[in-house]
Amino acid sequence: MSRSPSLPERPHRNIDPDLPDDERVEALRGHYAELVDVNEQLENQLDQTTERREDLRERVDRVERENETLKSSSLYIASVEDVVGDGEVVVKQHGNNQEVLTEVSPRIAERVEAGDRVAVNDSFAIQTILETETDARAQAMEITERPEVGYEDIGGIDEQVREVREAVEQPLVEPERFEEVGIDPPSGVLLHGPPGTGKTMLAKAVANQTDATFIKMAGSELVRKFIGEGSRLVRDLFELAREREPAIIFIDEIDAVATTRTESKTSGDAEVQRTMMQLLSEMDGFEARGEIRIIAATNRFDMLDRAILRPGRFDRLIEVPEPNRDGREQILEIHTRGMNIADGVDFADLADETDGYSGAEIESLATEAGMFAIRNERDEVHHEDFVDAFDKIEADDSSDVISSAGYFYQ
Ligand SMILES: Nc1ncnc2c1ncn2[C@@H]1O[C@H](COP(=O)(O)OP(=O)(O)OP(=O)(O)O)[C@@H](O)[C@H]1O
Repeated sequence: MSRSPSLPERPHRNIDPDLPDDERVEALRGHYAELVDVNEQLENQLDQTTERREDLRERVDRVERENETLKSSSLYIASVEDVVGDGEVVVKQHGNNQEVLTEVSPRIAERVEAGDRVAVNDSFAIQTILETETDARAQAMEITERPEVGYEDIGGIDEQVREVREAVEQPLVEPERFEEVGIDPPSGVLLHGPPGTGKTMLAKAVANQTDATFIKMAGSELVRKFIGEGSRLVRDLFELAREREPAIIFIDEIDAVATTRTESKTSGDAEVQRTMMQLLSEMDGFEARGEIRIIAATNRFDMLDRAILRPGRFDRLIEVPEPNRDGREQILEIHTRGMNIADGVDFADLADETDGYSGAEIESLATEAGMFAIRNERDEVHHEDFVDAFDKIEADDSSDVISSAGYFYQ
């Protein structure tokens, strides 16, 4: 980087006050001329600096634009097969195994080694070197040895709890009963319903009940940024479950990988298809009576590709609806179990008022009521705190149309 030009020396001249007038005037003129000269130099320097600042600003803009493009466009995952030299490498794209000889930008050329996982753009230029695979796997999956949720923590969906226990818990705990009768238990269970109704809780509660490892992966993670990564993650997911048997695989937002096929043939769609095919083939090759159960969840049931609902795949559908009045009362009781609730709190009345609320929304109502009690410097939560909490939630909701319960669910 070039340095800023150094400042011109400040003219400095002592003028003897005893000099005759005409000599003093001459000396002062000379000094003035020097000052004008320095002023000119300073003005030049100011111009140069302004120009340089403009240059730098343009560079910053350019880098920011590049950065944005990098962030917004999908990149493909590839492995570096060979570093040929002269800034050239051979990469093999994941997914289709296409091998390409490509250039590496000087910015990262020195760091690229054979075996690296890299992200390449449409023209196969390496954009970045990726972290090791285990990190990507750890980022995409949530693993809990034994989740802390129990069936007693779930309110208002007793029938769904019963069905899940029958379809997921029983085959794990009493596989011999299925053998005796001579049937295979359901392959996969699909929970569908509006957001925040307890689908994830249900899956966790079964894992807790059966002492199984709970492995959660969000469908959106499978189709995120790096093309070629989704099917590999699906393979990893099942491999991990095999290592940790007994295990419950929970795929949230399954719609992200299993939406109805569209006509468009973009690389992104093809990638989602590949990921879904991988998921189906893992499920097809699965031992139905084994120690691994698969649960998926969606709140976009209408969009699902029916291929995933065929026998041997997600063949047990369980709808988890919004809680009814009694359900809401039960959920209120569950979420206030640990709270210091005053005698006058009328849960039945609150259940009447909260028509259309999901379990998650009832949980926030209880928390918000607790906040009102604290604000009023009480350690007991009164009925009026719940009413204030309800008014606040309603007011917040009316200013936020998208957040209205079940907006995406048809
Ligand atoms: N039926 C319920 N009983 C008790 N609490 C509930 C119930 N449903 C939801 N909750 C509360 O809401 C939170 C979120 O619920 P959960 O994650 O299970 O919903 P979900 O149906 O999986 O939602 P999403 O579709 O948005 O993933 C839970 O941690 C719990 O506190």
